[in-house]
Amino acid sequence: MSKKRALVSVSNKEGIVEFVQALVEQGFEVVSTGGTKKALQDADVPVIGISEVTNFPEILDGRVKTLHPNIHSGLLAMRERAEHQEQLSEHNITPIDLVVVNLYPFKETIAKPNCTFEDAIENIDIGGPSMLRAAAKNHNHVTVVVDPVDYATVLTELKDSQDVSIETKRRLAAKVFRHTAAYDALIAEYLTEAVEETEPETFTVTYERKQGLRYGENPHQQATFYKKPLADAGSIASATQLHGKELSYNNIHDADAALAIVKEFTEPAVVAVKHMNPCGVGSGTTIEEAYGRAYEADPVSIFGGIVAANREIDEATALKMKEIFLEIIIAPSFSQAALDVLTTKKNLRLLTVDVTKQAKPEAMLTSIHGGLLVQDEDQFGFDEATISVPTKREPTEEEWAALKLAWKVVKHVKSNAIVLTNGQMTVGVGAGQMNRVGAADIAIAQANDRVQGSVMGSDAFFPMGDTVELAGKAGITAIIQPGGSIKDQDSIDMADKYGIAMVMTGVRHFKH
Ligand SMILES: NC(=O)c1ncn([C@@H]2O[C@H](COP(=O)(O)O)[C@@H](O)[C@H]2O)c1NC=O
Repeated sequence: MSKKRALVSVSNKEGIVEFVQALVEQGFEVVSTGGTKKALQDADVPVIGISEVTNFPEILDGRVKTLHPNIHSGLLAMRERAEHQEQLSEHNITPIDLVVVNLYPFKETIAKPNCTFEDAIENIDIGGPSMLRAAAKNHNHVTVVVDPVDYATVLTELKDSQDVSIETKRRLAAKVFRHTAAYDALIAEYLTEAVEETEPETFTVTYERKQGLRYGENPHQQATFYKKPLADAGSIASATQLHGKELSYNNIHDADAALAIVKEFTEPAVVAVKHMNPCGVGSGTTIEEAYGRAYEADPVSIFGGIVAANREIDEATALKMKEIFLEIIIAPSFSQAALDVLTTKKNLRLLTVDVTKQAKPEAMLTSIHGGLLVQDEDQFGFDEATISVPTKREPTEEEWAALKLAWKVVKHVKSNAIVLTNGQMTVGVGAGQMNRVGAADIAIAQANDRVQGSVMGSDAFFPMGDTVELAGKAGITAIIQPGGSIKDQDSIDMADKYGIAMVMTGVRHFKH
């Protein structure tokens, strides 16, 4: 009986020598390309050079090595078809039974900070995906291994039954098509960005499994956490967990929301999030002061909350944080003393994320039944050029500071959103209401006796003067809102009636 043939061509050479050595022991003859062949020969593994099979040299700096009918016919021939067998014999081609290929490191190449366009292009593998796809198509006859993780399974099956089962072959083939699709998706994404195509006719993105989750938003929902292949260092997908229970689906979602808000601040700031909305935001000269304010903003809702800080957590802050039940604390770092304090809480999750990292704007995706909505991230901040003050009174300096804080926070609150602040913290948050007056009612009620002298931020314009009237009656002294309603004048008149200074930003911050 003729020997089984394996074709081995790998960029990632980890474990390859041991695997191929074992294949040889299982009776395989091995064909290989330049670098792989050398690695095998250096380890005294017998190997046939690809050129001996193609009768053609590896040329064009390796751009053409395995792209040859002698290889692809060996991969694609259907063993049960007599004509295929005859054609192989006629052209003196040996069938290939096992393919071990992994691809040029495109992702690792573009991840390098100084990667040039030429580097990226040169790392697009052509011959590898062609072999993988051919072998995967013909998986009834060919075993195809793209991931070194699968070497062990293949070897075990070969040792146990001299063959790889059809179930394994099919599972490996499916993995190949996922792999090549993801590989091409990343190349497509890279080139689409390079040519600045903003509305491609197909939207191909790829994600890698980061971790399985115990369940989704509710225990009866299955869920998995996927990350972008090159996730931003400042994102929750790149967080390092130092301590605590495994993150849940809701934890990750809320942590993402908390991070987005805290990144709005340059001064020390702390954000507490519950169910995707900030319940308390505080800033200060120290992180301890900022946390104190975020806590005071709403001492009830912060219970069981997700807290993000933009400075190292020190011991003093940790001692305060320890007093209540928090799900997660996210910070750029924790001092050793803070860790000693917080790690006494077994379940408390402690995460480090580089919150100072300026994230690249990302496309934001919302899946809907039967489709996907794609939009730019709402990265708009506060632009002096677009603002106006249409009321008789201009905000005072303190009011400006408070208004800017309200504007930063309200952008991240579910619409309709109203946020009340003083200069250093939120005092009332009205989130996700179906009408704006309802959101204002909630924020005012929550602010209680702190409403007097506070300022209001609204994510979208006031369709009429009623919310401003509510604000005036409650003692709110200044408002920031986009403006743009046909009834803006009603709101302006109402603000003037109550001596409220009103800023119009010209920019809306709906969030659904
Ligand atoms: N062009 C070809 O014919 C070709 N055939 C195989 N490769 C790739 O070459 C790499 C292995 O190269 P080497 O054995 O020379 O180190 C593998 O990642 C494989 O996917 C090729 N390279 C790129 O397309």
